Amino acid sequence: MNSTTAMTTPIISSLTSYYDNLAEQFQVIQEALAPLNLTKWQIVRLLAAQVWRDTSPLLRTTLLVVLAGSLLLLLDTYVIQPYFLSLRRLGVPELKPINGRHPFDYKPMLDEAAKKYPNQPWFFTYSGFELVVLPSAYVEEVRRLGTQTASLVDFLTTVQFGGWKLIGTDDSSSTLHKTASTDLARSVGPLGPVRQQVALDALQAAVGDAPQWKTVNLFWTVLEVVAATGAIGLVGEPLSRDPRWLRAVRTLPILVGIGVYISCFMPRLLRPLVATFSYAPAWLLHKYLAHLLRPTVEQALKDVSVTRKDGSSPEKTTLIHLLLARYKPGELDKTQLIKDVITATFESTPTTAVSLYWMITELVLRPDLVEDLRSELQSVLLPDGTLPPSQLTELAKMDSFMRESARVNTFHYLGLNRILQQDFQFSVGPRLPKGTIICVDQDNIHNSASLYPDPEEFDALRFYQKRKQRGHETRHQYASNGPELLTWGDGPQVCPGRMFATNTIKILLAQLLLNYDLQFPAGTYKPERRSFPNGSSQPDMDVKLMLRKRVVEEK
Ligand code: HEM
Repeated sequence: MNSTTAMTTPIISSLTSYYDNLAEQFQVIQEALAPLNLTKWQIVRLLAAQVWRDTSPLLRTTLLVVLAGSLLLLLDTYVIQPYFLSLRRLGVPELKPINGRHPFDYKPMLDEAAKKYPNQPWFFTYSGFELVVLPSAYVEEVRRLGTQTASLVDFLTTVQFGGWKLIGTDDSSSTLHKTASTDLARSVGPLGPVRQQVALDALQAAVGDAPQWKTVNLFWTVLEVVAATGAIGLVGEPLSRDPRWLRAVRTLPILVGIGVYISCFMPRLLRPLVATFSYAPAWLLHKYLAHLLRPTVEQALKDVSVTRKDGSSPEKTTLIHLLLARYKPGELDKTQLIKDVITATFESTPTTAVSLYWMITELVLRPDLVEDLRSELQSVLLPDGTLPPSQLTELAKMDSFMRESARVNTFHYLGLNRILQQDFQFSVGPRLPKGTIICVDQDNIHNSASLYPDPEEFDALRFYQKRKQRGHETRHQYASNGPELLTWGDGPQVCPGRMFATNTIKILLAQLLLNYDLQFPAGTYKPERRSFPNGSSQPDMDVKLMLRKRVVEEK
């Protein structure tokens, strides 16, 4: 007898004996009351009344609450939601994830919608929320919308974080956005040499010496090196080398992911209650990160108050210092600063790691490309073997490969997620009420044959060739945003960290290619793309990668 059978047998036998007992009582009552000529239904009611009288008040209250709650849930699911709240009442058509496919794999549903409703918004239900999807052709209309009309942060708070204001900027958001997209982007050049060293150290720590092939877990290794290489630019030393900080940074997205998973299976009415518990570990970790960050922030506040004799301040380029220099008078608040730094850290770590994860899986399959990228790297290295302290735009082939990887391994199937802050009329479909969740079919943009000839083909130098056209020299870069590739979102709420992320990935790819040979264990192929409940890319966390330290012969 296996352990499951051993566990279920006592449960089944106790249920059977309970049923036998009840049936026996029912029969006794039936016989006793036979002269009264009662119907079966009347006997059941008598029996129920007897059971009710014998039940303790606490159990009675519990039963009533459970019964009322279940009725309310049924009413909400089958009457209130579909007939009074659903977008169906506005005539927006609904699609369901395709049968037989994983419920979070929205690709087949998006392909069906592209044929069925190419010029009409439609909706699908995810986690009790209805998401209106605008077809790819309407991307221009969505990307233009500002935060006052359609908010990304409201979407993240409501849909992604179960109502917790964990992550995400609020009214003072513009400071983090401005700082990350300008000052932090500019800092990547001067920070380059130290970030290269940190990246190399992080790889060494994660992989070890590896004179022979060494097998590591691809996802966790990538997450580890991305967290370390990002931290030096976001919080600076010594915190960026503190194992407690790095561990907490790596764990936060995992805990948020658990919160998303648990709450997405709950009915709409229960979600706020369940979210209170399911996101609680992430909230606690957020508090812990704030606790670890506080001394660094306090030190930075002291640093900025130091003025040298010549009137200048000490040169500091971490995000903390850059934010301090940007806050408007009266805006500087330690809590806000801590929140902004954790937001940037959270937004940057899993996104950068997952993007790099896919790039590595593409590289491992293409030894010729690896050699091509190595030659390009050799051509820009300084005499001491380091990369130049620049934005690394010199690495045009690598940049093209990164953009193609982002196109093919799309991070999100659905882009430009927003919640309408006021009633809004697009050029198609009905007027949508305030509070409607909207997004764009991003997958069919990334796979559009008119934008990308042979879209199913991985053409690493696709964008490198495009940039050779006159007038296109500075376009089609990995960090470029625009409606033809929504890796970074677009419009006024576009990702402000794209230059920083691009630089992090280039540094890490360079260190990997220059210092290691890469291969998959025998029999491993490119991992399948899996999806989070919101349709964003969830890497296969079991995939292994083999690395071996390269021995480069001196010429
Ligand atoms: C490869 C890495 C990254 C990817 C793929 C990525 C992608 C995105 C996307 C798609 C959005 C939504 C934009 C929209 O809907 O228009 C976004 C928002 C954002 N990203 Fe990134 N991002 C990356 C790295 C970073 C980094 C390194 C930072 C910070 C240094 C950052 C900070 C933010 C912030 C602050 C927001 C706005 C959301 C909020 O305020 O909470 N991201 N990102």
